[in-house]
Amino acid sequence: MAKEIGIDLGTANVLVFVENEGIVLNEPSVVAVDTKTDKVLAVGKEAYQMVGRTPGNIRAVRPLKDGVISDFDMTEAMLSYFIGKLNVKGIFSRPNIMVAAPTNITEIERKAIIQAAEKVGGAKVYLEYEPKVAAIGAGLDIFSPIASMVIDMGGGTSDIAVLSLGDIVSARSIRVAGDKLNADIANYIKRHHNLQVGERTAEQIKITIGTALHSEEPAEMNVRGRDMHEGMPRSIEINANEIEEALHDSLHQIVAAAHEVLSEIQPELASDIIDRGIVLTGGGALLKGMDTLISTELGVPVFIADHPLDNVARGAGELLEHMHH
Ligand SMILES: Nc1ncnc2c1ncn2[C@@H]1O[C@H](COP(=O)(O)OP(=O)(O)OP(=O)(O)O)[C@@H](O)[C@H]1O
Repeated sequence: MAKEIGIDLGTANVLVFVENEGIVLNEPSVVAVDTKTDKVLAVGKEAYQMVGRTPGNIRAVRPLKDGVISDFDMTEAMLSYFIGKLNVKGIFSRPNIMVAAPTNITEIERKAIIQAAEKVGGAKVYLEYEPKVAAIGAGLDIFSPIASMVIDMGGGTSDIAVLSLGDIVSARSIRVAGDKLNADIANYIKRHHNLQVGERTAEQIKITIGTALHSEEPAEMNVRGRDMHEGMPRSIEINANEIEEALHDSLHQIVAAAHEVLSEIQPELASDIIDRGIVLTGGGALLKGMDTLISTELGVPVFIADHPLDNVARGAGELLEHMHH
Protein backbone atom coordinates (compact mmCIF):
# COMPACT_ATOMS: atom_id res chain seq x y z
CA MET A 1 0.00 0.00 0.00
CA ALA A 2 1.19 3.49 -0.76
CA LYS A 3 2.47 5.47 2.18
CA GLU A 4 1.01 8.84 3.06
CA ILE A 5 3.52 11.67 3.30
CA GLY A 6 2.90 15.19 4.58
CA ILE A 7 5.34 17.93 3.59
CA ASP A 8 5.64 21.37 5.15
CA LEU A 9 7.32 23.35 2.40
CA GLY A 10 8.20 26.16 4.76
CA THR A 11 10.13 29.37 4.29
CA ALA A 12 12.47 28.50 7.13
CA ASN A 13 12.30 24.70 7.33
CA VAL A 14 11.10 21.75 5.32
CA LEU A 15 9.57 18.98 7.41
CA VAL A 16 8.43 15.60 6.21
CA PHE A 17 5.94 13.47 8.10
CA VAL A 18 5.53 9.81 7.14
CA GLU A 19 2.51 7.79 8.24
CA ASN A 20 3.29 5.55 11.23
CA GLU A 21 6.80 6.95 11.46
CA GLY A 22 6.31 10.60 12.44
CA ILE A 23 8.64 13.42 11.40
CA VAL A 24 11.48 11.80 9.43
CA LEU A 25 13.13 14.91 8.04
CA ASN A 26 13.56 18.44 9.34
CA GLU A 27 16.05 20.67 7.56
CA PRO A 28 16.45 24.37 6.77
CA SER A 29 14.98 25.49 3.41
CA VAL A 30 18.34 26.51 1.99
CA VAL A 31 20.17 25.59 -1.19
CA ALA A 32 23.84 26.40 -1.89
CA VAL A 33 24.63 27.01 -5.56
CA ASP A 34 27.81 27.54 -7.54
CA THR A 35 27.29 30.98 -9.09
CA LYS A 36 29.39 30.16 -12.16
CA THR A 37 27.81 26.84 -13.13
CA ASP A 38 24.44 27.14 -11.31
CA LYS A 39 25.15 23.66 -9.93
CA VAL A 40 23.54 22.79 -6.59
CA LEU A 41 26.36 22.20 -4.11
CA ALA A 42 24.45 21.49 -0.91
CA VAL A 43 20.90 21.42 0.41
CA GLY A 44 19.37 21.75 3.87
CA LYS A 45 21.58 21.65 6.99
CA GLU A 46 24.81 21.63 5.03
CA ALA A 47 23.72 24.64 2.95
CA TYR A 48 22.51 26.53 6.06
CA GLN A 49 26.04 26.37 7.49
CA MET A 50 27.10 28.41 4.48
CA VAL A 51 24.61 31.30 4.99
CA GLY A 52 26.58 34.51 5.52
CA ARG A 53 29.86 32.64 5.10
CA THR A 54 29.99 31.96 1.37
CA PRO A 55 33.03 32.79 -0.76
CA GLY A 56 32.36 34.68 -4.02
CA ASN A 57 31.51 31.69 -6.14
CA ILE A 58 28.93 30.15 -3.78
CA ARG A 59 25.49 31.56 -3.10
CA ALA A 60 23.21 30.30 -0.34
CA VAL A 61 19.62 30.69 -1.57
CA ARG A 62 16.40 30.52 0.40
CA PRO A 63 14.06 29.58 -2.42
CA LEU A 64 10.90 30.33 -0.43
CA LYS A 65 11.84 33.69 0.98
CA ASP A 66 8.89 35.72 2.35
CA GLY A 67 6.56 32.72 2.30
CA VAL A 68 6.29 32.63 -1.47
CA ILE A 69 8.27 30.68 -4.01
CA SER A 70 10.84 33.20 -5.12
CA ASP A 71 12.98 30.70 -7.01
CA PHE A 72 11.05 27.82 -8.47
CA ASP A 73 13.98 25.82 -9.91
CA MET A 74 15.68 25.87 -6.54
CA THR A 75 12.45 24.88 -4.76
CA GLU A 76 12.15 21.93 -7.09
CA ALA A 77 15.80 20.97 -6.59
CA MET A 78 15.32 21.16 -2.83
CA LEU A 79 12.10 19.15 -2.84
CA SER A 80 13.72 16.50 -5.07
CA TYR A 81 16.72 16.26 -2.81
CA PHE A 82 14.65 15.84 0.36
CA ILE A 83 12.22 13.34 -1.13
CA GLY A 84 15.18 11.54 -2.70
CA LYS A 85 16.73 11.29 0.76
CA LEU A 86 13.67 9.38 1.94
CA ASN A 87 14.39 6.82 -0.74
CA VAL A 88 10.74 6.88 -1.68
CA LYS A 89 11.15 4.69 -4.73
CA GLY A 90 13.36 2.13 -3.02
CA ILE A 91 11.62 1.43 0.27
CA PHE A 92 7.96 1.69 -0.53
CA SER A 93 5.77 2.04 -3.58
CA ARG A 94 5.12 5.57 -4.80
CA PRO A 95 3.69 7.54 -1.86
CA ASN A 96 0.73 9.91 -1.78
CA ILE A 97 1.94 13.37 -0.90
CA MET A 98 0.16 16.30 0.70
CA VAL A 99 2.13 19.52 0.41
CA ALA A 100 1.22 22.44 2.66
CA ALA A 101 1.67 25.84 1.04
CA PRO A 102 1.07 29.47 2.04
CA THR A 103 -2.44 30.83 1.35
CA ASN A 104 -1.23 33.53 -1.03
CA ILE A 105 0.47 31.40 -3.70
CA THR A 106 -0.68 31.81 -7.28
CA GLU A 107 -2.44 29.16 -9.36
CA ILE A 108 0.74 28.76 -11.43
CA GLU A 109 2.85 28.18 -8.32
CA ARG A 110 0.25 25.74 -7.05
CA LYS A 111 0.46 23.66 -10.22
CA ALA A 112 4.24 23.90 -10.24
CA ILE A 113 4.57 22.53 -6.70
CA ILE A 114 2.28 19.63 -7.54
CA GLN A 115 4.30 18.90 -10.66
CA ALA A 116 7.56 18.98 -8.72
CA ALA A 117 6.23 16.50 -6.16
CA GLU A 118 4.94 14.22 -8.91
CA LYS A 119 8.27 14.39 -10.69
CA VAL A 120 10.16 13.19 -7.63
CA GLY A 121 7.93 10.18 -7.08
CA GLY A 122 4.54 11.18 -5.68
CA ALA A 123 1.65 8.95 -6.79
CA LYS A 124 -1.25 11.20 -5.87
CA VAL A 125 -0.17 14.71 -4.97
CA TYR A 126 -2.37 17.21 -3.17
CA LEU A 127 -1.83 20.73 -1.99
CA GLU A 128 -3.59 22.33 0.93
CA TYR A 129 -3.26 25.69 2.62
CA GLU A 130 -0.99 26.01 5.63
CA PRO A 131 -3.39 27.34 8.28
CA LYS A 132 -5.84 24.53 7.60
CA VAL A 133 -3.26 21.77 7.98
CA ALA A 134 -1.59 23.58 10.88
CA ALA A 135 -4.94 23.56 12.70
CA ILE A 136 -5.37 19.82 12.05
CA GLY A 137 -1.80 19.18 13.22
CA ALA A 138 -2.49 21.18 16.37
CA GLY A 139 -5.33 18.77 17.17
CA LEU A 140 -8.28 21.04 16.33
CA ASP A 141 -11.41 19.41 14.96
CA ILE A 142 -11.83 21.75 12.02
CA PHE A 143 -14.54 19.57 10.45
CA SER A 144 -17.05 20.28 13.21
CA PRO A 145 -19.54 23.17 12.90
CA ILE A 146 -17.88 24.90 15.87
CA ALA A 147 -15.36 27.49 14.71
CA SER A 148 -11.66 27.30 15.53
CA MET A 149 -8.99 29.92 15.08
CA VAL A 150 -5.32 29.41 14.42
CA ILE A 151 -2.37 31.79 14.20
CA ASP A 152 0.61 30.17 12.50
CA MET A 153 3.73 32.30 12.87
CA GLY A 154 6.25 30.80 10.48
CA GLY A 155 9.46 32.08 8.93
CA GLY A 156 8.12 34.13 6.01
CA THR A 157 4.43 34.52 6.76
CA SER A 158 2.04 34.62 9.66
CA ASP A 159 -1.13 32.86 8.59
CA ILE A 160 -4.24 33.58 10.56
CA ALA A 161 -7.48 31.72 9.92
CA VAL A 162 -10.90 30.95 11.32
CA LEU A 163 -12.13 27.54 10.22
CA SER A 164 -15.49 25.84 10.41
CA LEU A 165 -16.89 22.68 8.77
CA GLY A 166 -13.49 21.92 7.24
CA ASP A 167 -13.12 25.22 5.44
CA ILE A 168 -11.48 28.59 5.92
CA VAL A 169 -14.14 31.17 6.85
CA SER A 170 -11.85 34.15 7.12
CA ALA A 171 -8.07 34.42 6.80
CA ARG A 172 -5.07 36.71 6.44
CA SER A 173 -1.53 35.93 5.43
CA ILE A 174 0.96 38.66 6.22
CA ARG A 175 4.66 38.79 5.49
CA VAL A 176 5.52 39.59 9.06
CA ALA A 177 6.94 36.51 10.76
CA GLY A 178 10.26 35.01 11.92
CA ASP A 179 12.42 36.47 9.14
CA LYS A 180 11.04 39.96 9.68
CA LEU A 181 11.66 39.66 13.42
CA ASN A 182 15.29 38.72 12.72
CA ALA A 183 15.62 41.76 10.44
CA ASP A 184 14.04 43.98 13.14
CA ILE A 185 16.66 42.79 15.65
CA ALA A 186 19.56 43.34 13.25
CA ASN A 187 18.27 46.85 12.41
CA TYR A 188 17.81 47.74 16.07
CA ILE A 189 21.38 46.69 16.92
CA LYS A 190 22.68 48.64 13.95
CA ARG A 191 20.80 51.80 14.98
CA HIS A 192 21.36 51.66 18.74
CA HIS A 193 24.76 49.98 19.04
CA ASN A 194 26.44 50.72 15.68
CA LEU A 195 27.02 47.02 15.30
CA GLN A 196 26.32 44.92 12.26
CA VAL A 197 25.13 41.39 12.97
CA GLY A 198 24.23 38.63 10.50
CA GLU A 199 20.87 36.97 9.94
CA ARG A 200 21.85 33.89 11.92
CA THR A 201 23.09 35.89 14.91
CA ALA A 202 19.85 37.89 14.93
CA GLU A 203 17.88 34.64 14.96
CA GLN A 204 19.98 33.30 17.84
CA ILE A 205 19.27 36.45 19.84
CA LYS A 206 15.53 36.10 19.17
CA ILE A 207 15.51 32.44 20.25
CA THR A 208 17.68 33.03 23.33
CA ILE A 209 16.33 36.27 24.86
CA GLY A 210 13.55 37.37 22.47
CA THR A 211 10.28 38.36 24.12
CA ALA A 212 6.98 40.00 23.27
CA LEU A 213 6.65 41.55 26.73
CA HIS A 214 8.56 44.11 28.75
CA SER A 215 10.19 42.66 31.86
CA GLU A 216 11.37 44.13 35.18
CA GLU A 217 14.39 41.83 35.15
CA PRO A 218 15.31 41.37 31.50
CA ALA A 219 17.66 38.56 30.45
CA GLU A 220 20.96 39.60 28.89
CA MET A 221 23.10 38.24 26.12
CA ASN A 222 26.54 38.85 24.74
CA VAL A 223 26.45 39.58 21.01
CA ARG A 224 29.30 39.74 18.55
CA GLY A 225 29.31 41.61 15.27
CA ARG A 226 31.19 44.14 13.20
CA ASP A 227 31.56 47.74 14.28
CA MET A 228 29.87 49.99 11.71
CA HIS A 229 32.54 52.70 11.91
CA GLU A 230 35.77 50.86 12.58
CA GLY A 231 34.88 47.76 10.59
CA MET A 232 36.40 45.60 13.33
CA PRO A 233 34.82 42.76 15.34
CA ARG A 234 33.26 43.96 18.61
CA SER A 235 30.96 42.51 21.24
CA ILE A 236 28.16 44.12 23.26
CA GLU A 237 25.67 43.18 25.99
CA ILE A 238 22.07 43.38 24.92
CA ASN A 239 19.00 42.86 27.05
CA ALA A 240 15.55 41.39 26.43
CA ASN A 241 13.73 44.71 26.78
CA GLU A 242 15.71 46.07 23.84
CA ILE A 243 14.56 43.08 21.80
CA GLU A 244 10.98 43.67 22.92
CA GLU A 245 11.32 47.24 21.64
CA ALA A 246 12.82 46.02 18.36
CA LEU A 247 9.97 43.54 17.79
CA HIS A 248 7.13 45.71 19.07
CA ASP A 249 5.79 47.07 15.76
CA SER A 250 5.96 43.77 13.88
CA LEU A 251 4.26 41.83 16.67
CA HIS A 252 1.50 44.41 16.82
CA GLN A 253 0.98 44.05 13.06
CA ILE A 254 0.33 40.33 13.63
CA VAL A 255 -2.12 41.14 16.42
CA ALA A 256 -3.86 43.70 14.17
CA ALA A 257 -4.26 41.10 11.39
CA ALA A 258 -5.78 38.65 13.90
CA HIS A 259 -8.13 41.42 15.02
CA GLU A 260 -9.25 41.95 11.42
CA VAL A 261 -9.93 38.25 10.93
CA LEU A 262 -12.01 38.15 14.11
CA SER A 263 -13.96 41.26 13.19
CA GLU A 264 -15.01 39.74 9.85
CA ILE A 265 -16.73 36.61 11.11
CA GLN A 266 -20.34 36.05 12.08
CA PRO A 267 -21.22 36.59 15.76
CA GLU A 268 -21.93 32.87 16.38
CA LEU A 269 -18.48 31.94 15.12
CA ALA A 270 -16.89 34.73 17.16
CA SER A 271 -18.56 33.39 20.29
CA ASP A 272 -17.09 29.91 19.52
CA ILE A 273 -13.63 31.46 19.38
CA ILE A 274 -14.16 33.25 22.70
CA ASP A 275 -15.12 29.86 24.24
CA ARG A 276 -12.46 27.76 22.58
CA GLY A 277 -9.65 30.28 22.34
CA ILE A 278 -7.03 30.73 19.65
CA VAL A 279 -4.32 28.16 18.96
CA LEU A 280 -0.89 29.65 18.37
CA THR A 281 1.49 27.53 16.30
CA GLY A 282 4.58 27.74 14.04
CA GLY A 283 8.07 28.56 15.31
CA GLY A 284 6.92 32.04 16.38
CA ALA A 285 4.64 30.45 19.00
CA LEU A 286 7.86 29.77 20.93
CA LEU A 287 8.61 33.48 21.26
CA LYS A 288 8.35 34.24 24.96
CA GLY A 289 5.17 36.09 25.90
CA MET A 290 3.60 35.96 22.41
CA ASP A 291 0.54 34.08 23.71
CA THR A 292 0.04 36.61 26.50
CA LEU A 293 0.44 39.57 24.13
CA ILE A 294 -2.26 38.24 21.76
CA SER A 295 -4.69 37.27 24.51
CA THR A 296 -4.29 40.61 26.29
CA GLU A 297 -4.75 42.64 23.12
CA LEU A 298 -7.70 40.63 21.75
CA GLY A 299 -9.35 39.58 25.01
CA VAL A 300 -9.48 35.94 23.87
CA PRO A 301 -7.66 32.99 25.49
CA VAL A 302 -4.60 31.80 23.53
CA PHE A 303 -3.06 28.32 23.72
CA ILE A 304 0.33 27.31 22.39
CA ALA A 305 0.13 24.14 20.28
CA ASP A 306 2.00 21.08 21.54
CA HIS A 307 4.45 20.79 18.65
CA PRO A 308 4.52 24.27 17.12
CA LEU A 309 7.33 23.49 14.67
CA ASP A 310 5.90 20.14 13.46
CA ASN A 311 2.21 20.84 13.14
CA VAL A 312 2.04 21.70 9.47
CA ALA A 313 3.80 18.50 8.33
CA ARG A 314 1.86 16.40 10.84
CA GLY A 315 -1.44 17.97 9.85
CA ALA A 316 -0.70 17.41 6.14
CA GLY A 317 -0.07 13.71 6.80
CA GLU A 318 -3.16 13.42 8.98
CA LEU A 319 -5.36 15.14 6.40
CA LEU A 320 -4.21 12.62 3.75
CA GLU A 321 -5.05 9.71 6.04
CA HIS A 322 -8.43 11.30 6.75
CA MET A 323 -9.11 11.60 3.01
CA HIS A 324 -8.08 8.05 2.15
CA HIS A 325 -9.46 6.02 5.04
N1 LIG B 1 12.22 29.71 20.41
C1 LIG B 1 11.88 30.48 19.38
N2 LIG B 1 11.49 31.77 19.59
C2 LIG B 1 11.15 32.56 18.55
N3 LIG B 1 11.13 32.17 17.27
C3 LIG B 1 11.51 30.91 17.00
C4 LIG B 1 11.89 30.00 18.03
N4 LIG B 1 12.22 28.81 17.44
C5 LIG B 1 12.05 28.98 16.12
N5 LIG B 1 11.62 30.23 15.84
C6 LIG B 1 11.36 30.84 14.52
O1 LIG B 1 10.34 30.16 13.86
C7 LIG B 1 10.50 30.34 12.44
C8 LIG B 1 10.30 29.02 11.74
O2 LIG B 1 9.02 28.54 12.01
P1 LIG B 1 8.35 27.43 11.10
O3 LIG B 1 9.26 26.27 10.94
O4 LIG B 1 7.00 27.20 11.68
O5 LIG B 1 8.24 28.24 9.73
P2 LIG B 1 8.04 27.71 8.26
O6 LIG B 1 6.89 26.74 8.23
O7 LIG B 1 9.32 27.22 7.72
O8 LIG B 1 7.67 29.07 7.53
P3 LIG B 1 6.36 29.52 6.73
O9 LIG B 1 5.18 29.08 7.56
O10 LIG B 1 6.46 30.99 6.61
O11 LIG B 1 6.44 28.85 5.42
C9 LIG B 1 11.89 30.89 12.22
O12 LIG B 1 11.81 32.26 11.86
C10 LIG B 1 12.54 30.72 13.58
O13 LIG B 1 13.49 31.73 13.84
